[in-house]
Amino acid sequence: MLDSPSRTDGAAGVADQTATAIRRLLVIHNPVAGGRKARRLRAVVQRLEERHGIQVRVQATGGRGDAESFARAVVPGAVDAVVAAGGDGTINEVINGLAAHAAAGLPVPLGIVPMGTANVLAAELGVPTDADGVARVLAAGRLTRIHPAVANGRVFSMMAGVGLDARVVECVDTRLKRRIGKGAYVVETLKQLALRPDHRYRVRIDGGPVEEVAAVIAAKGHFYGGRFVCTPDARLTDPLLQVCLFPRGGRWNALRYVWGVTAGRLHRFPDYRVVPARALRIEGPEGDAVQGDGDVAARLPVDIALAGWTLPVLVG
Ligand SMILES: Nc1ncnc2c1ncn2[C@@H]1O[C@H](COP(=O)(O)OP(=O)(O)OP(=O)(O)O)[C@@H](O)[C@H]1O
Repeated sequence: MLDSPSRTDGAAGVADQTATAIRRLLVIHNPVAGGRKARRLRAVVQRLEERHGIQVRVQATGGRGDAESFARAVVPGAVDAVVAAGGDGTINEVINGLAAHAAAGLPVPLGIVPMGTANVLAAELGVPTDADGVARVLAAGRLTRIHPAVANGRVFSMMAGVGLDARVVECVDTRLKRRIGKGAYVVETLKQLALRPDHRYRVRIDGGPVEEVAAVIAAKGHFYGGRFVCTPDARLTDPLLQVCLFPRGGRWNALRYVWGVTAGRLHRFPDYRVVPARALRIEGPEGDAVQGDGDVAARLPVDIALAGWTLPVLVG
């Protein structure tokens, strides 16, 4: 199915590309993602069919879990790629569905039509957001292999986190998000800073000593929460996690860390560290949320490790 490798370097984490011929695509579309950008998807499909002669089938989701089931139900070889049209939540579901095929040694490539609020994975891969650009990337068939990771069996491609960011993801008002987009996360962060229970977490990285921290982010990609950078060395294509440790507790330190992330100053904090890892375990208040790619992916305690397979993704 995949042709021989040719190396090119593109956006962060995008190297070691191969190419495949694209003739048939299944598009899994979340019609409510990103405030209903259906017109963009129609434009992409029209270009794929008319300009590139590609056969496209669009399957719309009816609710949570559909994107994952649709992707899992695909017969490897029946389509050249499965395209996730939605936000990072929809893409994550599709990746979880495609995981079954990749783990069985029959990987089905992933394509992306970014239609969400933040589109972090698309930014990491350098996938454009305009219809012309998206169609061009999907039709070109250039693939890069990403190394996802798993949190208690749930796959994530970009990051998993415990602490303030997981609570924000868990509690964000989804109706407000539909109305004002990213601002809903700012509102929820302020709420959590005001209410915040000062939980502590115990982290063990690659079987090393246990460290006590206020928050953890285990990153596969270098972008975080949009275009912020907590782990400059993280690469989707590396079989490695970069784990950020935020040791100090209390509201003042939480605010300091939020400022550090948003102002790009984290690297200047003497108490903040990034540790390369293949696996980690986080313990803390049982049932505390673990966010993965911007949705609640697991509950504490959590074991996070690299997946034992790679996923080909259509990139620019
Ligand atoms: N037809 C549907 N109706 C309602 N919710 C749906 C439907 N299909 C999927 N969902 C759910 O919508 C949620 C949000 O989807 P997604 O993350 O793709 O979009 P978003 O929230 O707009 O973008 P982002 O993740 O970038 O913020 C997902 O948790 C998904 O399970």
